[in-house]
Amino acid sequence: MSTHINAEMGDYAEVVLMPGDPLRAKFIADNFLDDVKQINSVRGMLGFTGTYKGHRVSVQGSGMGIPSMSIYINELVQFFGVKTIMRVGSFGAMADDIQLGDVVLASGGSTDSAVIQQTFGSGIYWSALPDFELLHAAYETAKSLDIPVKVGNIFAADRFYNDEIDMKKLTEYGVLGTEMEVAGLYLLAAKLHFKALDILSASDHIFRGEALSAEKRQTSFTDMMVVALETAIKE
Ligand SMILES: O=P(O)(O)O[C@H]1O[C@H](CO)[C@@H](O)[C@H]1O
Ligand SMILES: O=c1cc[nH]c(=O)[nH]1
Repeated sequence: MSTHINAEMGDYAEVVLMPGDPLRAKFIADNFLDDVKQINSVRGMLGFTGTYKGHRVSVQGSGMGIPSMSIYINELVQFFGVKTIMRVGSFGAMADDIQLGDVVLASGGSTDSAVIQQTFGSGIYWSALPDFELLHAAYETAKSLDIPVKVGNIFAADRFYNDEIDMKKLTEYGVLGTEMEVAGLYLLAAKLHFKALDILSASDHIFRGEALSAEKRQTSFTDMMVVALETAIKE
């Protein structure tokens, strides 16, 4: 039991898939896991544990943005013994060659969030990176399943709605797209010593103005879910 999670030690598997949307967590549990138990409901931030192909796996919603996600990650790692977290999120594509639904593995996280400066002080531009073995395993897993993935830098924006950030320039510098958590996830992984990877599906294209519905964001990203689950059972 912790402030935001009403579970007991042992309720979570060592590997957790973490979507921002708690209803995406429910979708994964309902459609991919066997012997499912709901283990968190505080604030509607649903968490589940079940088995995938005989291996214990948990799914826990994080809410949106680094501040909300950080609460769940701190509690999962410090109070429930979680060792690996794979975020399974949506993102706004920026690169031209990304189509809606495409899967991306974030090999780096850029951000306008203050968390990096708050941690290291001004003048230090710490690089937010995933666990390499997890990234490699997810990449090889996707390849073996014939699921195309792109790998690259993702920008975690503190604000979903902003018109100050030069997204064109970030794209010119190789950033593939934007969401709201990746740099915080990798920072916490380094601080708390767990393995992390951000796996994403394109829910919209910010320059082409294309967008999926809220319902599709909960239920249509099955390629990403399969890559994460198949990677999870190799942990
Ligand atoms: O779909 P999720 O995983 O929530 O991820 C993206 O969607 C939310 C914004 O709509 C932010 O959390 C962003 O990172
Ligand atoms: O954070 C997000 C998620 C999807 N699309 C965006 O533009 N931003």
